[in-house]
Amino acid sequence: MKFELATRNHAALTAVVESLVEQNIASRIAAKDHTLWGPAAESEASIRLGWVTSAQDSVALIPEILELRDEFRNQGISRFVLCGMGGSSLAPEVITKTAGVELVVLDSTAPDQVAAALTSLEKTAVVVSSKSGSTVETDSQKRAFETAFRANGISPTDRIVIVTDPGSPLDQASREAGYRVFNADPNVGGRYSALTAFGIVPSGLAGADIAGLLAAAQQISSTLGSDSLDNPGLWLGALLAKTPSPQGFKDKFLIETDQLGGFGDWAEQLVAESTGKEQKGVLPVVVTKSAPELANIPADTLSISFAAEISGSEDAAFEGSLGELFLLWEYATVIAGYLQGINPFDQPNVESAKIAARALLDSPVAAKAADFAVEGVAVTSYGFDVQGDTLAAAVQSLLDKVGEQSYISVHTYLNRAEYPQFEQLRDLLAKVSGRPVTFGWGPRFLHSTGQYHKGGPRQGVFLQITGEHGHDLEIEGRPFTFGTLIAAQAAGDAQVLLDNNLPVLSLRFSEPLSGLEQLKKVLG
Ligand SMILES: O=P(O)(O)OC[C@H]1O[C@](O)(CO)[C@@H](O)[C@@H]1O
Repeated sequence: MKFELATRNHAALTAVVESLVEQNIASRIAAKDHTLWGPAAESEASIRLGWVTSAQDSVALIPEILELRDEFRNQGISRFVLCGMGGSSLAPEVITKTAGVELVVLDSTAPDQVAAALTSLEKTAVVVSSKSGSTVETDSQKRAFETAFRANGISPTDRIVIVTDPGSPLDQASREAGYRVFNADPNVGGRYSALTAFGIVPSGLAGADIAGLLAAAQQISSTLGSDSLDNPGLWLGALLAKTPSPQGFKDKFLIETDQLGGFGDWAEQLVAESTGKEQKGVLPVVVTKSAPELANIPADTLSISFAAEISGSEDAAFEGSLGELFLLWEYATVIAGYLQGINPFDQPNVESAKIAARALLDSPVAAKAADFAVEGVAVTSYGFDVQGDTLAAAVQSLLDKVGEQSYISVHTYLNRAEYPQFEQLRDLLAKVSGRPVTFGWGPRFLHSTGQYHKGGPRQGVFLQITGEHGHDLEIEGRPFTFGTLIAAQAAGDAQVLLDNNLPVLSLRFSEPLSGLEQLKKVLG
């Protein structure tokens, strides 16, 4: 692994890293010392440090995964779908993208996206991954595949593979129903599970070199566990938590990941969900080389890239193989948590959005009515008033809420495979506002930056986009459809953000692409 730090930060951070070395922080993590994050975090930490040795522990799973992969291949199965959210899907996505093998990742409740995954069933096998075994999105996706397989004369137990913790509700029910089940290490939290069964079962079935991935992580593990100034985990942890800024420390960072597709989204969940709580935390902002923020980095923001060369604008650059980078960021995140006095293993605010969505499913009338509708766009403001009755007025009223330390977050509840153009909004808003902008697909981001938005510093300004879906899809055994579920998730999240005194502008497009064009015109 190579890493470089821009000299202007070096002096400020050396003292922090020296003190981490003196306190033996890296070796204490390597020894799974659960007392490191203070008494309040002890009981959670005592069952959450398994990831330190996942690269070694998971090797035992490889023969069974490869045997199943060959079994599927012999049956002519060549298409693999992964159903799962957050830590259960982001790592397999980056592993398979990096390896250049195909895996359809279904981490959405958008009816069109679910329907698109339910195709080519004769050659499809599905991995359903959920640590808790009770996540509503994953349960709904599993039901959709069961219904579709049955309708096509295929037994779901032949084609669906379950990954879950031992003893979870999903584990018990799946074993009783006759599904193949891989148990993950229960001592590893979802977002730290890249090198456990959650990362390697779907990736291995899809054809990625999982043995090589684990071997690379094993190779760097002694470096990351060493109390040494050469340990990149200490530097990255210190950078995330302690880089000075005029306001105190830099609490946002630009993670520039042109080279490793999907890695930024994985690291985003790890850092945002681990550190964004008690109104503290570090906000990851995933960008590409052309991002406006990189040309003019705001004072409260640092920049990290994976390129080996430092261009002058970055504070740091880290380069390594994917296995190495997974473990590096896991070490760095818990070190950042230690430096900021945060328990990096819980996610206390994620539950609030789930409860609000549930309440809306039980009583749909509770959702807030639109302020006004104009040219196919229904406008709803939460926590501020729109001065006027046009889309331009609505956007301007939201931008008026952006202050010197704000960030903007765009949450788009649409089929991400069908509408990738919506991601252009990130750069456009960054240009217009001069502030860092994050982009998330709903409901996927609820299991990632969602924790930070509600639990971190109250600096967010939110643009929520929803829309009409081509057609709706029933969920067998549930009183709601995918369409009602995704609408409830969006409305529930807006309500929880409002409850935290954060402004949200929600735009519902009756026709997504023409809505996007109107919005781009306004921002232009
Ligand atoms: O694997 P599960 O239990 O379905 O959870 C999925 C995701 O939801 C969260 O628990 C909370 O958002 C994440 O930490 C996790 O990765």
